[in-house]
Amino acid sequence: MSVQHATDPLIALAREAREQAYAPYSRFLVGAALLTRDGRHFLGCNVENAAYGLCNCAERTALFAAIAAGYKPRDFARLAVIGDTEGPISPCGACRQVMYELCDEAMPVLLANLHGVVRETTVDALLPGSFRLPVTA
Ligand SMILES: O=c1ccn([C@H]2C[C@H](O)[C@@H](CO)O2)c(=O)[nH]1
Ligand SMILES: [Zn+2]
Repeated sequence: MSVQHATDPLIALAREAREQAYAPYSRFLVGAALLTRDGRHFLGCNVENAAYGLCNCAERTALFAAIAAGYKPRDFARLAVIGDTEGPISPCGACRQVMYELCDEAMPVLLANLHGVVRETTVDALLPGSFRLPVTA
């Protein structure tokens, strides 16, 4: 864990995205910012639902927005996620699996909180030994 990336512009974008979170049930607001290899940004926030199982995390919102815009798996350079946690935020298992599907396993992931704590990790480290079918898309 380190604080060296606390000023990373991607974290600032994730913090802005967090302000759009729709989280009336948990009141836990999360933001994510995804940088594509060709330099574009996609933002995501969590979007909750009265049917709790339909809640979508910020990480998946950002990744799905990029895919919907035409980006393909492994077109992404890095992802930042931020929430109001004591330590760095920790993505849920669903998001770890989706990151593994859509991102290069060595892609850096910055996990931040609102107080300047940042942990830099990778997709593979977040879900070691994970499952992926041999798709070429
Ligand atoms: O990394 C995380 C962790 C949680 N959440 C959301 C899901 C739910 O809306 C709320 C509480 O879990 O926070 C995210 O978006 N990303
Ligand atoms: Zn999640």
